[in-house]
Amino acid sequence: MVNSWWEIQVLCHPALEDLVYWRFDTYDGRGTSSERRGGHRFIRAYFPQEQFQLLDLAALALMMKQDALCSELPIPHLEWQLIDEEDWSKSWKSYWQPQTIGDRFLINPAWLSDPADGDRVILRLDPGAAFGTGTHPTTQLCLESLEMRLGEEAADKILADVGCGSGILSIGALLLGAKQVYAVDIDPLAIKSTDENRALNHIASDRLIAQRGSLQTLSAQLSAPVDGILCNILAEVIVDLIPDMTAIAKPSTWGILSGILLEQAKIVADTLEDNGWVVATLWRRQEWCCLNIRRA
Ligand SMILES: C[S@@+](CC[C@H](N)C(=O)[O-])C[C@H]1O[C@@H](n2cnc3c(N)ncnc32)[C@H](O)[C@@H]1O
Repeated sequence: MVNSWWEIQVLCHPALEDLVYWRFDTYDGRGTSSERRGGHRFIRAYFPQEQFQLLDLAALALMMKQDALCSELPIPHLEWQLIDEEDWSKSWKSYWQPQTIGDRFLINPAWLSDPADGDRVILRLDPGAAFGTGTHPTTQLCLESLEMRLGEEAADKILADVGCGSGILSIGALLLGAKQVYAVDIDPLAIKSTDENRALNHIASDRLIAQRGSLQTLSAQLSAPVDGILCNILAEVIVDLIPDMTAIAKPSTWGILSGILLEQAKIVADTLEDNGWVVATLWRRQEWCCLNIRRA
């Protein structure tokens, strides 16, 4: 069966860019790109066809129009078209460029050769249809938190990555020296993508063990608690997962949680507190935040 994708193009005032991304973030997008066009920003976003009916697209255009009116900025120009799987992967692949994140990482699309810059850890990635290219603020915040967490004592650390998507966080942790990561995702395409990206980064299969499932799958699989838990999903999902996190934790276990909008941070922090965790730091980027947590 040929899968089809919506390619949505927005031409907008630069000051509207964050709002446009925010509107896209409320849907489960699979790749975005942005470039300068004269004095404007030209943004493309890709979504599986079943995600939108034509009516939803018209509603999205209306919301972006209202955002512009409320900000007293020119109304953005929106266009959309259906493209097939092959065109989708070609389209966004041609716009996705190598990207530095934090002090250590350089995310390099798998189809480009490795850059000469020798100082950074190169994380090669082909996310396929899975989430996690490093362009999203929540993924960036998690990778930056990992840099902080995995210092000199990384070598013996065993981690869990819940909602691994493309495997970007698991692979980032292993490239920083972690011993082993157990990754889970409810989406089988994410597990396929994580395995492929593991191989792309020459990581042995016994260091990154990815399987379909969620926290309960990990609780059943692990023979000992982990040193750290990575979880970049959505606040409402994280709140449900928190009670089960304790089952794979020990007193020294830390966590990096993101996918949380700033206004949702309190409910997540309250749920953590009720379950024996404390928020050590909260990092924010745009309207998103990342909670670095430890046991109370
Ligand atoms: C925002 S993506 C994060 C991908 C990657 N870890 C990153 O940081 O870029 C969230 C992922 O969580 C998965 N997911 C959603 N609900 C889940 C759950 N209850 N348990 C495990 N994975 C889940 C989704 O399929 C998706 O791949």
